[in-house]
Amino acid sequence: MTGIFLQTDALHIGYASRSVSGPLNLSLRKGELVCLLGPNGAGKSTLMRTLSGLQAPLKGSILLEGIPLEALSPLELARKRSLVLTDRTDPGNLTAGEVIALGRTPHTNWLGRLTPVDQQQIQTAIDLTDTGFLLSRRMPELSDGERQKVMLARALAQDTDLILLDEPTAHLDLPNRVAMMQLLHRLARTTGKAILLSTHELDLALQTADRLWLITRDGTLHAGVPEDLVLNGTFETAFARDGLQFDRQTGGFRIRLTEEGPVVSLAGPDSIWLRQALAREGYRIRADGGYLLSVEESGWKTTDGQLFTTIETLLAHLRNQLFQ
Ligand SMILES: Nc1ncnc2c1ncn2[C@@H]1O[C@H](COP(=O)(O)OP(=O)(O)OP(=O)(O)O)[C@@H](O)[C@H]1O
Repeated sequence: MTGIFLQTDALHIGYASRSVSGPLNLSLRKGELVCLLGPNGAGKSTLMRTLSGLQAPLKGSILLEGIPLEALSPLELARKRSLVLTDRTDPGNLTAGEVIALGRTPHTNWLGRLTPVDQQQIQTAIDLTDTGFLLSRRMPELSDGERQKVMLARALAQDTDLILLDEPTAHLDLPNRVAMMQLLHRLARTTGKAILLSTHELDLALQTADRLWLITRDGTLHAGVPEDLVLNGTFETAFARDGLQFDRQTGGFRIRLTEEGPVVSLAGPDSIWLRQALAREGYRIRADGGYLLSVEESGWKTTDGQLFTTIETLLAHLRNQLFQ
């Protein structure tokens, strides 16, 4: 990894009426994908807007390659950082192709003519985001997910060293969410861009981010490699709530449904799907004691020796046995 592209020094973010977070001493390196996470209202959008120059800091400074953000002209800024704001842009009635080409505006000459280099950049952005089939469609006619991909393509066509994206996966289906995160991760690695995105996709962020910036409800920002933030409990503390339990083994959250139902213990290999079904039905799963269920290769065996091959029939049997 090369040097630091973006740095903040004692940065305080927020509004005249309220401070949201600070002091923040953050750095974003070239070639690095950082995911900004935090519960609703923690300050993710406020931080994204402040780092992108759309909102003034309350205090402190932001440096891009050592230059204070406010010292850069709008054109200089547009050559250094691109911005993808998911729901807050109105691209008018332009076609997707025209919107993507607009990404080159900071680089074109005063006539606004696209050179072969501009054309090549645009084509690369289209190929990377798989938006070729949308080029002639008008923006208002696109689905939310399609529009989101076009806005990413525009940012890629802008070809800046820093890309900031506010919830870029918000409207995408699961395969497209995964594809977008993989693309951004690959881009950071192969082109040396510094990429910061805010997201509510905790599991995807855990798997793809080089580092996390995790804002907790009190405005504290924890930065680190995802696995360190999981292992030291920061991740869990930031998101755990009543009824929600973080599973450090799988990196996922599980809904905690009951503290009162009949106790069931499991013998044999662990089965996450059986646990989930039992928890939903209101059973408490313990290491031993209570009603014993054996997990076999061919199904699930109850204490009375019956074998069930579907969870549905097993649950029906348990209901009769344990909830009478
Ligand atoms: N224009 C504003 N004036 C005053 N306070 C604001 C303004 N916009 C947002 N806030 C407050 O700042 C805090 C941070 O808001 P922000 O939108 O940055 O959170 P977020 O982490 O992006 O939330 P979400 O996940 O819900 O999008 C919230 O308490 C919010 O109510």
